[in-house]
Formats: sequence, structure tokens, C-alpha cells
Amino acid sequence: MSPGGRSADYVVVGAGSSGAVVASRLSADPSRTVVLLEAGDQDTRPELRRTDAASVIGLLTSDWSPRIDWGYATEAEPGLDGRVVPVARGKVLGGSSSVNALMWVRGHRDDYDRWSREGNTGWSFDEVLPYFRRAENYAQAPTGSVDRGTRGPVRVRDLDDPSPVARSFVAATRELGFGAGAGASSGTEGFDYNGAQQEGGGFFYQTTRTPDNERSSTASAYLAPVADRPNLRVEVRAQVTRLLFTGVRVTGVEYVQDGVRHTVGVEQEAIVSAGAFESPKLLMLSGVGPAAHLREHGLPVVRDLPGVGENLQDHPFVPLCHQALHEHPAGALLSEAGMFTHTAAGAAAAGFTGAAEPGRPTSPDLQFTFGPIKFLPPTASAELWEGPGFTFAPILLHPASRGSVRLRGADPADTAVVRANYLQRQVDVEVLAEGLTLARELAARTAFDGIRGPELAPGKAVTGRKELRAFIRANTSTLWHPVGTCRMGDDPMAVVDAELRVHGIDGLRIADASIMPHIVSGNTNAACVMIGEKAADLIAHTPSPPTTGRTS
Ligand SMILES: Cc1cc2nc3c(=O)[nH]c(=O)nc-3n(C[C@H](O)[C@H](O)[C@H](O)COP(=O)(O)OP(=O)(O)OC[C@H]3O[C@@H](n4cnc5c(N)ncnc54)[C@H](O)[C@@H]3O)c2cc1C
Repeated sequence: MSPGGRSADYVVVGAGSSGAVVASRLSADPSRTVVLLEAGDQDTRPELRRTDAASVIGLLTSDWSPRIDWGYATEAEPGLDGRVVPVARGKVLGGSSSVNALMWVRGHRDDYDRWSREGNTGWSFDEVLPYFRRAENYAQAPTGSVDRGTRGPVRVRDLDDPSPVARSFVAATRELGFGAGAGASSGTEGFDYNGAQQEGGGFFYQTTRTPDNERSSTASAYLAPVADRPNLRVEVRAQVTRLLFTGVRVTGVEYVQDGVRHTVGVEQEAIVSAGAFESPKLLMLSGVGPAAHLREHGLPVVRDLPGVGENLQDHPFVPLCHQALHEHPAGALLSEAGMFTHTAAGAAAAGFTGAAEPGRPTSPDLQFTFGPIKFLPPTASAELWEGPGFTFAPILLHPASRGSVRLRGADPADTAVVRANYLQRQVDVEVLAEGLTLARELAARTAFDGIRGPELAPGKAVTGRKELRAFIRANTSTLWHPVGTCRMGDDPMAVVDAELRVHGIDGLRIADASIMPHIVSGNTNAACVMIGEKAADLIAHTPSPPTTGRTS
């Protein structure tokens, strides 16, 4: 049946980093019909295409930002002195890849090997590498680097002209003895964190910038070039409100577009790619989730899956901001340089998810992003914002804390209740405290002589461990990387199996950030694109899958 009809072979929910990839790849075979339903609008607003730091900040701060964002915020966070933390989520074609900060980071080899060690067959680094490669089109494939994709849809570039202050950051990492890593490339000045060794410091790949300096979101990379496919129908302003079942098989999808309710039949499979908040919310609204919670909201239970909405992980960070002594050129990226390393606190707590964990994680637990802009706490006085500055942002890569996503009610228009539980576990505070100390050591290097003004935040009064901890709890926020809420695995709390099929349900997969068992070591967009690529392959090679046989 044509995708313009009342049903399609595949219905994909959400055109973000993963969903746009799934729909594009599946519809490459003209014998398959694909409908892609996106709650947001077209990505035609010019600001969504621009890549300079000011435009990227504008996506979050303009008066029109609410039109391209879901408006999510956490509940009052106990670990953050009761603060509520806004968590941006793109609501537009391309999803969060249309609004993100453009850094392209694959993560560490061990991130994926760990998923595989835990029983997720097919997800080791060597097995996911072909999907990163399939996605990537590196403008300058680094010499000496491990497998780099050069023909994929997503354009990835070296930072052509880093700002002088970002160069100071990289020089400071060298002064402190953080190397360039193995497989060093020239383009990134000796730092290929997407190569054989992630540990080290250098400039970020300009994730997804095209030669004409436009954002390469999954909408522009994967959907725009195939817009004329007759077997692919893309609907925008189409918010999916419910999956429709016959028994435990998904047979349709209900959505509301411009106030009108529609349904589309599912001949083969529905693929939910609505992101780490909206995917579990949609499952729960459809009767798949923790039974008691669904009943609490008067929802019929199709399948009791207690893990739906659990295991929420994110990347919290805390800023260390300096005044600059003189004006410096605006950066090309919001964060131009960075570093990946290990902390003593993290090492001491390694295996923090339990002694039974098969193999301890070996990937870095601390990332820095460094930007040629001021990033100050919301409480900072107006005069601190005056004049130029630069910011170190230590990021907690592997939080021990876990949060959750729950329904606010049975109305699909409500955002979900997000309890991130940031810094619930003390070790998370300790890793960030080490990060601030390391940031101060970097800022003190000769590389910053001549540009280093006073430290504005935390400020020189905040020195002892106790004061640093208090600063961290008062000022930590998110890098907008929520994952893990429909976790892949084969235990009672897992939601999907290693082929991304929802346990106990037929004709339904999830493909997005929510399937990650553990968050990856770095910004999460590339991993989500990889998940979309791999999902499409799993679906294309698997005839309509039977029930997995797992009981809830
Ligand atoms: C401000 C910001 C900056 C970031 N910076 C970076 C960065 O520099 N580098 C990096 O690697 N990562 C970055 N990230 C994170 C990265 O972009 C995300 O992890 C990734 O895009 C998530 O992909 P996803 O497919 O899981 O979800 P999304 O890309 O968010 O896609 C979900 C899509 O589903 C749609 N949707 C949701 N519910 C429904 C529904 N019911 N019906 C229909 N459609 C629905 C949404 O509108 C959205 O389009 C950033 C994120 C943000 C928000």
C-alpha cells in the first residue's frame, strides 16, 4: 500500500537523530512504504541552519525557541538544592540534531563493548563501527586514524580556525601532560578522540558542518535528499498520541495533526524514535510500562514492563568561568576544544553499578568542553557578564545516579515527569570537584598568560572541598544528553532486546537515545545516529518479528 494510504509497512515516530535515519534508510527500498510522523514543524527557520556560536545559543534563548522545543524541565532536584533544570529537546524535523551544539563524538570503544559484555549481542564497538562509518562523511579523513566514514550523509569537519583562546586550552592540556592520543591527526592538532584513543585533549570536530557552513542535521542529511521518494511520507506537526494494538501486536498509530485526530495502520512494524523523554511516555500512554503506574492514570495495561521510564542518565556539568583580559574573536563553535580523562574519584568507584557487573568500565569519566564565551551561573550579577571571557566545563561522563520518566497524567499533551536525580550519589559530586580542580590547573598554565583575567565562577573564595561541593550542587546543570529510559537488555527491567524489539510486544521497536544501557563517553548525537543506522539494518534483515518469548 502507498504511504499516502491508510497504512504503511513501517511507521516511524519522531524525525530526530535516530528516527530520520531509520525512515530514510528503510525507504531506500522502493518496495517498502514508510510513514514518518514528527510532532514538530519543518526545519525551514534560517537560524536552524546557521552554525556560529551566537546562532546556536539563539536556538535556546530566543522568544521563538519554545516553538522548536518541548519545554521540558526536571522536577525539583534534591541533589541540586531543589533546583528545577530545563532540559532542551528539539521539536522540529531533525529533532535535537537540528538544535544541538554540533560536536561529533563517537564515544569510547569500551562504552559499546560494555553494552555487548552485558549480553547485547551485536553492539560491541567493532560491530557498531560500520554504522558510524556509514553515517559519516569526513571532509578531512584524519591520517593514521581508525576507520573513518567518507561517504555517509553526515558531514563532519575539523575545526578550520580555532579561536586563539581555544588554542590556549589545547596548549594548556599539553603543559599538564595530557597527550594527543594515539592515531593523532594533523587536522585536529594531534587529537583524534574519535580514533583509537579517546583520552587526550584537542579541538572538537565541527560535528555536522557542511562546506557552505550549514548545519548537517539528520533532517538535512537524511531526509532532504530523499524528499521525492514516492514510498516515504513525512508528516510534520503530527504528534503521536497512542500506539494501537490487536492483542500484543501493534497494528496502528494514532496521531493529532493541526487539531485533527488520524490513524495510520502498521503492516510490518512501528518504530518509536521519540527520544529519551517522549519514547517512554508514548509507551506508557499506550499501555506498555509499569502496570501499577498505568492503572494509577486509568490506562489499560497491554504489557507490564517495569523498566519503561527507568534508568535515566544524563551528562551533568558545572562551569568554571574566567574574565578575559582583552576581547577575543568569537568562536566558530559553542565549545571549540575539549579533553577526555579519568579521575581518581571515578577510579575508586569503578564498578559502581554493582559487583556483579561483568567487567568494569574503562572509558574516561570526565570530559571537558571549553568555549570562548562566558557561561555563568544564573545567580551571577550583571557586572560579571560584562566583557569577554572563557569557560571550562567539566562534564560527568558516567554518573552513578539514575533518574526516571513518568506520566503526569493520561493526556498526551502533558510533558512527562522527569526526575533526573542529578548528583544523587556522592561520587558524582566528587568527580565534578576533581574536574573543577583540574580546570583551575589548566587555567593557571602559561598558555593562558596574557589573556587570563579573574576567575568569575566559582571565584577565588571557593577553595576548600566543602565549598566546591556546595558550588557544584548550586550550579550544576545539564549538557542535554538524557538517555537510557527504554534500556536494551534481557533482564526483567530491560525494555528492548538486542534487536531493539520491545519485550513481549510484536511489531514494535525503539530506536533512539532511550535504548542505551549506559550513557556513552561523550556528546550523544553520533551514537543516536549510529543507533538509527543499525536499527534500519536490523529491521530490513528481519522479517516481521515474532514475540520474543520473554514474559513480563
Ligand atoms: C541544546 C542541545 C545541544 C546538544 N549538543 C550536542 C552536541 O553538540 N553534540 C552531540 O553529540 N549531542 C548534542 N546534544 C544531544 C543530542 O543532540 C541528542 O542526544 C540526540 O539528538 C538525541 O537523539 P534522539 O533521536 O534520541 O532524539 P531527538 O533527536 O530529540 O528526536 C526525537 C524526535 O521525536 C519527536 N517526537 C517526540 N515525541 C513525539 C510524538 N509523540 N510524536 C511525534 N514526534 C515526536 C521530537 O519532536 C523529535 O523530533 C545536544 C542536545 C541539545 C538539546
